[in-house]
Amino acid sequence: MSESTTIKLKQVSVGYRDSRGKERIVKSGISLGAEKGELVALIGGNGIGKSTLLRALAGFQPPITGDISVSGKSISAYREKELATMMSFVSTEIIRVANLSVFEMVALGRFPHTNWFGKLTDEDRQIVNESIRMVGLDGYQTRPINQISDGERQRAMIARTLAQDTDIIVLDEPTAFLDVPNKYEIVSILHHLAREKNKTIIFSTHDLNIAVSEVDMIWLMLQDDVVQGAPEDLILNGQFPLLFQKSDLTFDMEKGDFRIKRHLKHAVQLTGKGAELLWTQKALERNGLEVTNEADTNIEITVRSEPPCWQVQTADSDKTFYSVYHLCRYLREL
Ligand SMILES: Nc1ncnc2c1ncn2[C@@H]1O[C@H](COP(=O)(O)OP(=O)(O)OP(=O)(O)O)[C@@H](O)[C@H]1O
Repeated sequence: MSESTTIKLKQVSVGYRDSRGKERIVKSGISLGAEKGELVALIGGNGIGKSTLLRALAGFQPPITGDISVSGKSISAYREKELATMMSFVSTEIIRVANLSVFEMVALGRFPHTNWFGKLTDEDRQIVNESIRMVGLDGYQTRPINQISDGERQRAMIARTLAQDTDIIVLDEPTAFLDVPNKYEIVSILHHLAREKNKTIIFSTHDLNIAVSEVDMIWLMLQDDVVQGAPEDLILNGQFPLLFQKSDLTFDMEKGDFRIKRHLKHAVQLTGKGAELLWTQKALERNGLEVTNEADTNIEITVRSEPPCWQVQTADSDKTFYSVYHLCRYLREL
């Protein structure tokens, strides 16, 4: 980690204290960093400590040991309002304050910059409207926050952090509860903000495919370790697949996707090209068939296009199917 590292965590442990002050450490030995202009995804299984770490990072709960610093200064040394001009936080809790409009909710982000009475200047109003526009909510200014969709509310929450105008934005599961296009849209907004506005953005997520394709760095929380790197580094060095170690999932290094471990019954030889070949292979594997290039299989499948059809040759039959569905039904009977 270079000297310019915006955020630095050094041998941090995070956790909770019970009512008698007894510590319960959730995760320890966390040493991570992030630079300006980077989009970082925090990834790890349920209950591993992502929200706990993000709350510590945002200054809401002190780390139990170790140090978290922002721009070279420990966050414990910042005054609350000073930290709020540097770092904003979006939690998973859905804010549905009745009677608060989108404009008023986004305007709350201006609080570290306003005077004692919190009165907005013309410039503040301009920043709030610009933030709303940037997340694609122009025209929603007067809509009550409890009468818009989860995806729109998530955008409004991001607009609030934009209005807060901090160099660092921390978000806890901003893509939870959203449909797939909205998940991509939100991450693409974050990506754009990191690049164009030179912000450091850290968000936790369970959307692994999106994270792998969109972020500069992954902070990976494993059972026994916390590591960081470009998604591709963590995939190539075998750390990313450790996420699925104790599950029925496996990570396909070649295709970069996840699949359920299956007991494969037969080997088949498959020939064809393009998208038809790729999707036929996925269907065959789902049905317990291992696709191989070995010539000594008893089943040969040829994918043809125009019209798409699938020819299946075995020792005693030669059949053609016109959909993957009918092909699979036949193969399951073999
Ligand atoms: N306020 C709290 N007091 C005590 N323990 C807590 C508190 N909040 C969370 N925990 C515990 O800390 C551990 C980590 O929880 P955390 O919410 O940080 O996990 P997470 O990685 O964000 O999980 P998920 O992916 O399920 O949201 C869990 O065992 C949880 O039960």
